[in-house]
Amino acid sequence: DTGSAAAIPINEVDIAYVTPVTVGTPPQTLMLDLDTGSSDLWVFSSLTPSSQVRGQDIYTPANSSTSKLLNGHTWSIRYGDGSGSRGTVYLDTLAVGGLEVKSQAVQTAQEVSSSFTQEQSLDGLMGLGFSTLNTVRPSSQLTFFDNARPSLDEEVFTADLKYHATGSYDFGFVDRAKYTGNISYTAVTESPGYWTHSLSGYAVGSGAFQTTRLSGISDTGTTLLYLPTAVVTAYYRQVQGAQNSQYYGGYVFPCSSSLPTFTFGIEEARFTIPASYINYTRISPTSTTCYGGLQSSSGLGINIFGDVALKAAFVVFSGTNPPRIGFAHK
Ligand SMILES: O=C(NC1CCCCC1)N[C@H]1[C@H](O)[C@@H](N2CCCCC2)[C@@H]2OC[C@H]1O2
Repeated sequence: DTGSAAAIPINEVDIAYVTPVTVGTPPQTLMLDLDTGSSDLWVFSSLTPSSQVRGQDIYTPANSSTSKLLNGHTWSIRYGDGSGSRGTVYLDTLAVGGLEVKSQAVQTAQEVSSSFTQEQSLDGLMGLGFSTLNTVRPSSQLTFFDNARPSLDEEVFTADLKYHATGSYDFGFVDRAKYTGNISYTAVTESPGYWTHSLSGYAVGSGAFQTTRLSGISDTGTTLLYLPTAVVTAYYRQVQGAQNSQYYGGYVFPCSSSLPTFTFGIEEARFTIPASYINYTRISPTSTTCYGGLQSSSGLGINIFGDVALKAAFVVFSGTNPPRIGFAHK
């Protein structure tokens, strides 16, 4: 079996992408952020206090003839940006792009942090990390991908995220029409539940490629690209007026500055991120100061290959044994 669904940017700077997901019987459609950096599937629900719901669609288990309370189970998650949510759990039928799982753990939010309340076009998250990261207790639950695995034609899902445009997520097959050339695969370690792999190096603009192993996680749920300070300072050295602002919490520069491209390596392959992806956003609607799509990972303890990098490629998340990740041009 296979599935294919849209990945729709939720605002004009691609802060996140949402995908239509149906839950329950009759189907209730929610727009979820498919997040390879976490492994909980949680939704705004009829159990979420109305003061914390602002325009989101909600899942109402009472209106689903196939919903079952997972008695005595709770969950609580905190993300790297400080946002979080917690609640209870139901099992229900869930489908993405025609691919159905009969008994998916759907984590119903009883509390969400303000950054979720403020994102009215995001109705929850579908974690696509390894199920070891799932926070449901006393027994942890499987991701949609892990539940769907037995019925998939191929044990893969792919991400084709796009700059200021709608892309797609496919499950169970690698669509030859979505990429050119060959897919460059590299090893993944499941530690501690992320899609962790290495880059083979990087280049700033037309500069020489620096061969150096950079370990990190490919995370569709993170907006920007976070790399070591040495790499990031080398990049912004090429940007007129760039500075690492304590006030804005990262590298900013005059919006009129011309930015170099950024190239990363996957084994022998090279992927170039256009300068436009790294000229991420104005720090406020009328400002002439812009915030960079490439930032330092020094405070994080891990490098994060977020959407700014992933949207420069067609990415294959392969759940084979051992797992691997593949990047292709598009
Ligand atoms: O916290 C991270 N990443 C960290 C960013 C800072 C550096 C460390 C990693 N990702 C989250 C993201 O921010 C959330 N957000 C919701 C509102 C729309 C934008 C997305 C969404 O919920 C969980 C996940 O996706």
